[in-house]
Amino acid sequence: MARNTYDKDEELLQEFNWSYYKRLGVYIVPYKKALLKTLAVIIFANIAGMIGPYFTKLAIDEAIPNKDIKQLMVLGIIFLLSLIAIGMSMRYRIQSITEIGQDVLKDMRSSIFVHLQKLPFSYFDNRPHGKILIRVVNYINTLSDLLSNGLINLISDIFSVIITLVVMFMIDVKLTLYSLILLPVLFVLVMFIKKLQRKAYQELSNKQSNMNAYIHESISGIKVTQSFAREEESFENFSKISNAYRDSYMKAVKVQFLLWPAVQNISVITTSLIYFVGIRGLGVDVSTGTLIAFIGYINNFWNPVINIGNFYNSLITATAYLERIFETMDVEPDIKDLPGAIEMPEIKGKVTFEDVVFRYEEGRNILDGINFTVNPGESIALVGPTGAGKTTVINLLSRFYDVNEGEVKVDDINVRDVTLESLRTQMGVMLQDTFVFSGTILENIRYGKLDASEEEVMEAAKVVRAHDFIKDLKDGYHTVVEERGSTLSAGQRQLISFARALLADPKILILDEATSSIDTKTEELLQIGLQQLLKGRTSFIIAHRLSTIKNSDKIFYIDGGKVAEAGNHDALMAERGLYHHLYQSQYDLLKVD
Ligand SMILES: Nc1ncnc2c1ncn2[C@@H]1O[C@H](COP(=O)(O)OP(=O)(O)OP(=O)(O)O)[C@@H](O)[C@H]1O
Repeated sequence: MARNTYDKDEELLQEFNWSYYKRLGVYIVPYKKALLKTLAVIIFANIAGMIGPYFTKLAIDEAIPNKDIKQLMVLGIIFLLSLIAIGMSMRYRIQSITEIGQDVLKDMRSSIFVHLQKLPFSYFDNRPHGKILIRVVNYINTLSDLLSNGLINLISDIFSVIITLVVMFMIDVKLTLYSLILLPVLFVLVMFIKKLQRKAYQELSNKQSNMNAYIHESISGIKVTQSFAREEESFENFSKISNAYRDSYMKAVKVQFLLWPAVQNISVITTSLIYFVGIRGLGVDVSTGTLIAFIGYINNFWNPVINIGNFYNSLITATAYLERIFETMDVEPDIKDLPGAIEMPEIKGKVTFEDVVFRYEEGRNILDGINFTVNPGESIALVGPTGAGKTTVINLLSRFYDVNEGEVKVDDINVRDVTLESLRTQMGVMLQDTFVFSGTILENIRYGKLDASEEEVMEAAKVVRAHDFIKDLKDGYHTVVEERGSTLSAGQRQLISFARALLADPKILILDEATSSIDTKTEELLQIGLQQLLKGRTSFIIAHRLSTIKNSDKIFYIDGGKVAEAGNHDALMAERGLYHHLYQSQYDLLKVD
């Protein structure tokens, strides 16, 4: 799939089809009981709504000419009671519909969130995260109107139209037919507007998504923006995107509001027509009371028709968002358990790469025949020039991507033959930029083993030498840290991740060592922590510190998509090959040891 950026509209990968609404229906089904109850109340209110015009007719045609005060009083009281009943039903209806709508949205949001958590890295690699975010939050929210008001109102309006039509036909067939004369005009208009509107809202959703992506990216990169004093350029970009959003919004609204006045006009013209027909008596012979009642029913008829028109509007609008939501839900996690995948037995720690070939994109192999075997408990340092594929090797090991050719085996079992969960729970992956979640330090360490007691957390922190700095913090283990851990130093974040990994007790440990330079004291601390963590585990470390490299059992020098050199530090130095050269040029300069 083509990669997307904040200034590029996303292409829709699948054409719209009506089955989207069927799928939306699946989310509504669990609430059908509440929906039916509400519907019953609505039908009751609709029937009560029929009383008004009919009683007006009785009053004008019978009670008033006969001067029957008693009948007039009875009519008045029943009419009043019907109004109270309608008011109470309305209140119930609004509350229950809102509740059902919000529940459906909550379920959809959960579905898309759960699905996102299963998607492969490649999905997140290929688009700005802001564009993913907007689907879970904003796009789902736009359905709120459709679900809360639209759906139930639609059912109630359809009932309303049918009941009104039946009553109208019962009163006078010809007059009813006159009332419907302009309905085909409305139909043609709706079809015409639909096309324009759908396109306009697709564009709007794209511009919204672009803006969200840019804001998200700007906040993530704020430190770079400020340190290069690029605030103005940033704002200019934002203005462009924001203007595009505004323009597309105006376009969409203009199209959307074509329908409403059209229906209003048709309704007014119809009313005039009925007056005209009634007064002129064009083939109809009705009393004044009937005529006035009829005008009341015409309102009863056209109001729901206007509402149905509006519903149709929001349906078309929602379509533009629904297709995006379902598109995301339809992305198949390409890294998933194969049929018949077995549970990975307890890992001992042997790792084998056999003729592994891997590419992120067609035509460019990143790994091109990697072979190695690592024995249980060995520590491996992966080194090599930037972009050589070190991270790629460790991504394949925990099956974040699948190999294109060859095999990756753990304890002689192909990683594709076991369930992802059983494989990954036995592996610890620590990325270069240690992610710290917002919450306390305790919670962050506990992420490695959710049921760990406070004592266990402290024990792990002590082993990896994180305890000393944590206990000196204001609230110790209960100190609250922000997302990404911006209030902690790089070394402290790394120590927390060591404690987290130790608690998880993985048999194979994968570590992308932080590149940021740290002082010698922290360096020493990290080394002690790391050595504790590595005990009894197979480990792969993308090593940036000479101390780590020297302490490892074997060094793999990755270059040209292959393991170009393998051996320990002394052996590789004696070879005076690529590693020796890298050591001379880089590590001498850094003087980290
Ligand atoms: N998600 C991706 N999609 C496409 N290409 C990628 C992706 N990730 C990495 N690459 C490419 O794959 C190659 C290997 O990247 P990798 O991150 O494995 O290198 P590395 O050896 O870990 O580099 P460094 O030492 O700089 O971290 C690079 O050329 C990179 O451009």
